[in-house]
Amino acid sequence: LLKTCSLHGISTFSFQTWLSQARQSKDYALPNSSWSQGMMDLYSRFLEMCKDGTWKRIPSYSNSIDHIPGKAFWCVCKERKETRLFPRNMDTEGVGFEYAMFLNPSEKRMVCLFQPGPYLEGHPGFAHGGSTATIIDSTIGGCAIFVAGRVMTANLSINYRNPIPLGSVVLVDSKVDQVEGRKVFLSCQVRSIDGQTLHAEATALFIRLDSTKSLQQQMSSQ
Ligand SMILES: CCCCCCCC/C=C\CCCCCCCC(=O)SCCNC(=O)CCNC(=O)[C@H](O)C(C)(C)COP(=O)(O)OP(=O)(O)OC[C@H]1O[C@@H](n2cnc3c(N)ncnc32)[C@H](O)[C@@H]1OP(=O)(O)O
Repeated sequence: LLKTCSLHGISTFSFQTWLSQARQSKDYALPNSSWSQGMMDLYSRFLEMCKDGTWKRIPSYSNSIDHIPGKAFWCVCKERKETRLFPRNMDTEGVGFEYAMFLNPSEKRMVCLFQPGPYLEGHPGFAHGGSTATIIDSTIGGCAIFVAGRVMTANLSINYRNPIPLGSVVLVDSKVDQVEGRKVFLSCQVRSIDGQTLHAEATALFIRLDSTKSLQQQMSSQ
């Protein structure tokens, strides 16, 4: 199982190895009792589409390091710190960000099923725009990481079209539009489950930080 390769002096693990390592941490992208019927139905729909390999469910951990393949080699700090990935910062289920991501590698597309909880309030009854930006950045970021490896957000531009009611379920749908050298251009739409309401749309530029292999390259070399 442990298949390593060396690229530019940096060891990277295979996708399978990363998955098995990551399995040791709690996966938050699994259904819990706070998920509404709408969230459960959408989750089941995507899980079904995972069966033929078109889509892949992306596990989610409270520590960002756990998302990185070969984390022991990538981590600049030797000790594991008591930090949390921002959207996984609350202990109580359902009050903050409830979400699950699915990746379509061939379409370079990442979708996120998002149910904003009551502690994400902005205007009464609606999700704060910053929480919408966070889930967009995380979804687009996950997509960019898959395609390009280590990246950082350089630009994120969001048009808010319709407020998102707290407790509702929306689909955050992102894709890579173009890669030019270190620059990864992506776009994203946030829609209601029935697709009728466009809540937000965004474009983003991510910059690749180094030349290590992307997860997509690792998966295709299996
Ligand atoms: C199957 C598995 C899938 C895996 C999925 C994993 C699980 C997914 C789950 C969960 C994922 C969670 C994901 C979280 C994501 C969160 C991301 C964030 O929030 S990041 C924090 C906010 N961002 C910052 O703090 C950056 C601050 N800025 C910087 O550090 C630098 O500016 C940086 C690195 C972005 C670029 O700096 P330089 O020095 O490396 O590069 P220079 O030379 O400045 O730029 C390179 C090129 O890009 C252009 N550029 C840079 N910034 C630009 C900008 N804002 N607009 C336009 N162009 C820009 C430049 O003009 C240059 O272009 P020319 O090569 O000359 O053509």
